Amino acid sequence: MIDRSTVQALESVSTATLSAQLRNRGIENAFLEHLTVGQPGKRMVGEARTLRYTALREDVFAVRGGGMNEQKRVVDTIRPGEVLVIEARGDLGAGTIGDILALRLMRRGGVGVVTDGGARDTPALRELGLPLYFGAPHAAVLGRRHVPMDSDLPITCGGVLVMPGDVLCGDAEGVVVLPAAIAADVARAAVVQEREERYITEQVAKGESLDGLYPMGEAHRKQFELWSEDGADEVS
Ligand SMILES: O=C([O-])CC(=O)C(=O)O
Ligand SMILES: [Mg+2]
Repeated sequence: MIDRSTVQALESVSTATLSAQLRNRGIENAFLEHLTVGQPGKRMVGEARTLRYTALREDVFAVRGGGMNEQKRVVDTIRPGEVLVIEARGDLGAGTIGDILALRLMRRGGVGVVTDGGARDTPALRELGLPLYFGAPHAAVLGRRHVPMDSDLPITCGGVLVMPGDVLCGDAEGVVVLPAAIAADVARAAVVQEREERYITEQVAKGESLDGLYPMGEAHRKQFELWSEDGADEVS
């Protein structure tokens, strides 16, 4: 479980900052690609609960597709603080979740849905207010393209490896995946980076040159430290 202060810190920083912090630690492939942001006004921080859809094969779908299938089993057992992440191979030719399952997930304390496939019922889904990241709207049910195959395994979503329990962070730009083991450290460093960037932005707004400012040279570093001590960076 991620602690409350880490969640709060992660909610306060952007995915761009987190992406830079991961790059500092050698992780380049952490931002999920080609996703639409369903709730640009919402932040998302939660633990990955993974679900994998394979390509459709009618004989397998006949066995695994209907009734209380893997999709519904996972949604029905979501735990508080979890984000449902669906691998749909980037196939946009069918929905992979709709508003009723998303509502069930919310009632169980789930904090978001991420899928690199289609989403259906998107007008109603958006009304729920649940953080949602998806490939594209598609009205058809999943059985048009997928078999809901298995869950709680490493998956690929948006071209990124997502391990069960990874920390998923979403903002109006998209979603970044953090390994749980470094989430607290990344969160702390991201808060520091954003304080520096607030100082830099303030200087740029005043007309300062980028030279020696971004990245910060020694002179600006000293000025930044005074600025920090003054509490000029306090976020209201
Ligand atoms: O078909 C689905 O994936 C589920 C659906 O419509 C809903 O949850 O409302
Ligand atoms: Mg529906």
